[in-house]
Amino acid sequence: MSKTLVMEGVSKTFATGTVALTGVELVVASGDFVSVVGPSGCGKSTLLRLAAGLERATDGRIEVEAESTSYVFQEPTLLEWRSALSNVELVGELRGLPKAERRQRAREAFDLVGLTGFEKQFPRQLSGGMRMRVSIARSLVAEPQLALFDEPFGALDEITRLRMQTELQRLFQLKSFAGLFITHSIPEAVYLSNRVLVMSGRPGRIVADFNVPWAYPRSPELRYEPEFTALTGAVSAALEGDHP
Ligand SMILES: Nc1ncnc2c1ncn2[C@@H]1O[C@H](COP(=O)(O)OP(=O)(O)OP(=O)(O)O)[C@@H](O)[C@H]1O
Repeated sequence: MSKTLVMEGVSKTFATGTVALTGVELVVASGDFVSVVGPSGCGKSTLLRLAAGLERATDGRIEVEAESTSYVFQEPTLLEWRSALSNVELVGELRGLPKAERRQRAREAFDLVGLTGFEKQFPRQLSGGMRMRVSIARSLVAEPQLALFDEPFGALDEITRLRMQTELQRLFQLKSFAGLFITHSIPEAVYLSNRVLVMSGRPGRIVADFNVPWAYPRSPELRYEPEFTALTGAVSAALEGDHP
């Protein structure tokens, strides 16, 4: 299977002297959906920003083999003065696609995330979950081979969050992008991913790598199965084991 992202011995020290990451080894293959969990401040966002090229590593090698990459932030980061559909269309606009083509692509992505009928609404008229759907639609328009997610569901209420998880793994299956997903929620990581990586406290490095065996699509009820709970327990123990 081809790789979309490789990190070898990656370290990051900020100008302030903060050592955020040290010796990070990571491979995301195509077909992988990899989640990263770790204590607050361990360097998860830094890891993602390095993968996106938004920061430079101090040491080590980062190879992005994916031809296209998308980034979903914790906040939906929508333009308030543009309608929901026109926010999604922005990507095509920036790439200089002809109007008809960018509108069609935006509409497809928009429909895919279940927003049909809300094209003309402005971001402030949408719920938190819907705003995040717009943000995800905007990332899918680029047809990414590698999709980076920085805790996109962290600010949502629990019910919306569970729904968005089910939606995202449906999209992952449908669009077959590789995913690197940061989260604080162990059940969310296990439910979405085929691999869950556990990071140590700062300076962050990867201390455990769990395979998640269930095929996609996964039913929401999977979360209540004893095998699921056993796996979330094992991830939790690895996380706590590193932080007595
Ligand atoms: N631009 C920066 N300059 C200096 N220090 C930074 C910078 N960005 C992050 N840091 C520091 O690096 C460490 C890792 O930050 P990062 O945001 O990657 O952690 P995180 O695991 O994503 O945290 P959280 O789970 O709380 O979101 C923190 O101590 C943070 O203060």
